[in-house]
Parts: sequence; structure tokens; C-alpha cells
Amino acid sequence: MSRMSAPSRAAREHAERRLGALATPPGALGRLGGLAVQVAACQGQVPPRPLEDVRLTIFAGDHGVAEHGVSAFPPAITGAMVRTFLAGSAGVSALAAAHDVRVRVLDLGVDDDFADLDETTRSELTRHKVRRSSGAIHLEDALTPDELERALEAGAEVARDAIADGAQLLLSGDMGIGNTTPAAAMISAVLDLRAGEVVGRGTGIDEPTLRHKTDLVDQALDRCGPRRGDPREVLAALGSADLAAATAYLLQAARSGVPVVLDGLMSVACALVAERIDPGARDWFIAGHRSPEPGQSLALEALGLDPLLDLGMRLGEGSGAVTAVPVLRSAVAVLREVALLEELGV
Ligand SMILES: O=C(O)c1ccc[n+]([C@@H]2O[C@H](COP(=O)([O-])O)[C@@H](O)[C@H]2O)c1
Ligand SMILES: Cc1cc2nc[nH]c2cc1C
Repeated sequence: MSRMSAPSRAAREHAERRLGALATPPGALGRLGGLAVQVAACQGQVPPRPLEDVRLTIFAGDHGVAEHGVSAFPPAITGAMVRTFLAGSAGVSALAAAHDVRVRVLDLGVDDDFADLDETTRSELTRHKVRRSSGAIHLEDALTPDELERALEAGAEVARDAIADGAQLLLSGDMGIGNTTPAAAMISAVLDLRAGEVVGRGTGIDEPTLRHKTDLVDQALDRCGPRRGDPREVLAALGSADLAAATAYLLQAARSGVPVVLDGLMSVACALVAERIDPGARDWFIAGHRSPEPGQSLALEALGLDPLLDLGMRLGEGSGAVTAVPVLRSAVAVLREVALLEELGV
């Protein structure tokens, strides 16, 4: 049974009327107008409240498949980048600081216990290690049923805690060498496609590595068999602890009536699975940007989402979602602050 409710129709209609009455030519605000209406509908309030409390969760984990030649980088980068997020000096850290977005890292199974870090540095890290590295999906399931449940609960809990603490907008990001392989497998399974249409170059692999990665995804899909039709089975067989947690985070936000900005391939793969688990979840999702990964565009299309930005970014970390935040704040500002045409006295 779905626990999902739709954004407020009354607020949507009210916001549309207000948008149409603003001191701007009709349609002149372009997509900012529709975005402002969506935020108002999600908040159930016109004009919408300013988006002051915006939070990103970066879902981090190691992936067994990364030991099988699918990435341009070694798995040790994952833990090193988690340390860089905590130090505030990663790509997403600069963007989050520029746009006043709070960052939390959820470690679902990075091969590093971060025990040498002091309390202050670790304060933005939540450790919920489901297992050390998810299973190599072409050979075995990523997760056992019990591990899947624990990962789902961990992801839902971060969203619940952030919302209880006042978050008005959530963002989802990812860090994990090799994670574009399970993300492509999840999208292929849900959309019933072969890997060749979905797999992309991730961190920048060459042609032979791309062929190898595509083969591994096809092997994983064949190994998964008819379980491909069940979104939870897709997470357990083809996903990972971090991707399962991100899926539950997106679902929890939607069920709590809080909008979420999606990022690149991993975030959108999870959104696609979330929508299959609980249809209607997508009404709470905003596509932050388009990634060059073909699977991300396919998943966005299947979700009926049009990304706000198309900057050729493929960093992950939530960087595209964070970059879209000022666009969202701009949308809210116009619906709040622009005068009405009738007030011009003409
Ligand atoms: O967000 C994207 O669309 C995206 C596209 C390519 C790569 N990434 C990032 O790069 C890492 C995964 O790439 P790979 O090649 O190791 O699978 C992971 O940490 C992602 O955050 C992210
Ligand atoms: C350096 C580096 C930073 C990243 N951030 C997200 N994925 C990444 C992959 C690499 C290799």
C-alpha cells in the first residue's frame, strides 16, 4: 500500500493564478514559473516559503564490481574522497559553501573506518556500515535480504532526521568508485533494456573498458533473471547498500512531503526504482541537471522529468543538484516578491 500523497492541488492552482497575475508578460519567466508552482504545491503554501534550510546527503560505499576493471580509478579513492568531503575541500564542498547547503555523508560500507579522524571532522559523517563493499553484481547479489533492509532503514532515517530538524529541501549525492556500473544495471533492469543502450563512461574509461563494463552489466542482468521485475529485488541483486539507502531517502522525503533535487546517474537511477516501489514519488522530485551518462537521460525520460541544468557535469557527489539550488531559490523569489500587474495602476 502506498503511503504517498500528492503535492497540494489547491496550492498548485493558487500558485498558477498568482503566476499568471504577476507584473511580467505571460510565460516570460519560462521554467522558473513552473518550478515556483511546483515548490508551492509541495509546500502547500502560496507564495512558497524561502528555501533556507537545504541539505545534501552523500551516499558513500564500495562496490565489489570495482575490483573487476570497470572504472578509470581505484576503489581507494572512495574513502579518500569521503575524507575530502569531511575536510570541506571536495568539488561539492565548494558548491555547497557557495549556496548555503549543509552536507552530510552517509557511509554504508566504505573500506575505511575513519577512526583516526577527530570528533569535529567526523560530525558530518554517519556510519551505518551494512557490509564492507557490496557484492560484485555480475557474480553475486549486491546485498542479502537482511542487508537490503538495513540499508533501506539507514537511508530513510537520514531523511527523517533531516526533516525533523527543519530541512525544507533535500538533495541526494553519491560517492563510490564503480557505482556507475550498478546504477546502469538498475536502470537497464527497470526499463527492460540491454546494457549497450545504458552504460556510459563513468569517470572516463576508454573504449575496451567500456565494452568490458557493458558485458559485466549484461551478465548481471542475466544472472538476476525475472527478479528484474521487482524493484526491491533490483536493489538487492544489482544495486548496493549506498544505492538502496539513497532510494529509501528519496522515498522518505516524498512520503514526508518534502521535495528532493536529484543529481546525476546514481541519484536518478534510485529515483526510478523509488517510483516503481511507490508510484507518485516522482511528483516530489526535481531533476537538478543532465549528466552525460546515457542511462541518466533514459531514466529522467521514463520519470517524465526535465533537468534544470545541462552543464556537462559528471562529478557526482550531489554537485549538479547543489548547482541547481540557486535556480530553485530564484523561482521562489519571483513568486514571493514580484508585484501583480493590477498593482501597476495602468
Ligand atoms: O553523477 C554522474 O552522473 C556521474 C557520472 C560519472 C561518474 N560519477 C562519479 O564517479 C564515480 C563513479 O564512476 P566509475 O567510473 O568509478 O563508475 C562516483 O564516485 C560518481 O560520483 C558520477
Ligand atoms: C577524484 C574523484 C572525485 C570524485 N567525486 C566523485 N567521484 C569521483 C571520482 C574521482 C576519481
